[in-house]
Amino acid sequence: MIEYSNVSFIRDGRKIIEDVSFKINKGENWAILGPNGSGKSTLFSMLMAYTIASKGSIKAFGVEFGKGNWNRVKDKVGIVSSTMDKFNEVFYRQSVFDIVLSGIKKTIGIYEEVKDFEIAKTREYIKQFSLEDLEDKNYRNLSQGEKKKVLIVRSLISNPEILILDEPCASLDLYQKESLLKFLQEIEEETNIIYITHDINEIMPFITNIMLIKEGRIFKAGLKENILTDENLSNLYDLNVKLEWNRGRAWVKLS
Ligand SMILES: Nc1ncnc2c1ncn2[C@@H]1O[C@H](COP(=O)(O)OP(=O)(O)OP(=O)(O)O)[C@@H](O)[C@H]1O
Repeated sequence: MIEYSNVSFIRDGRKIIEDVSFKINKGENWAILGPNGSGKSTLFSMLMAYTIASKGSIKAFGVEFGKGNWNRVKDKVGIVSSTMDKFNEVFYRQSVFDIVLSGIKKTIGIYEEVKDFEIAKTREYIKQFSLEDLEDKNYRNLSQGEKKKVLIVRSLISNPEILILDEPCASLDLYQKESLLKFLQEIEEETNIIYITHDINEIMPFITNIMLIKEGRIFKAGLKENILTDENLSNLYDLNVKLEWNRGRAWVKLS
């Protein structure tokens, strides 16, 4: 589905991403871990063409960046990240229903005539993902967790083949975080997920693969059971860590 080959991103002489190669196949859900500033968001923002690689090639859904119509790729990728916060001013004026509906149009806000089938599809998604109690509410009045859910459903309505979630649980309290994680476990069959996080305990059972990024390079990548080990995480963070597994999730202890 997605293949990066020897991708680098260099700014002001600094190698932010260096010679990164990997493949993401259909049916895989990836969690991306790495210290602050290691390049996680930059690496995946290339799929939306928010960042353009300085070297190497990126292929997705049969299109090579720079050689084919990348809009076809963007149509297949959904993203929910704090970069969307810049649209808050527009979202704040809208109801949850309209925000989900705008996901069909792939616009921030609704500027075109809305068709009956689009209203029906929005109703279906609101119902399927249990947002009925929120649908008439103004976005500005939602909790942080509810806002994230609404933006995720807004992305899902365009049937993305890949959904990038960049630290979706940041700043959520324990209840909201667990509620969002349960929600993600429920939606994971709808799409393939790329989940960028700092919290190892957010790596839910549906995550199949892990990529560890350090200083702009892939430190380790592969199946979750092979990568999420005490040794790899200790080396990634330069700390002695020990993982404890509970209900299919790993919890970190310092040792
Ligand atoms: N367009 C750009 N121009 C210059 N520097 C950039 C650009 N994009 C990213 N960077 C820098 O690249 C580094 C990696 O940033 P990035 O946001 O990808 O890291 P991250 O691993 O997602 O970090 P965090 O976990 O803290 O969110 C940072 O030092 C950032 O300032």
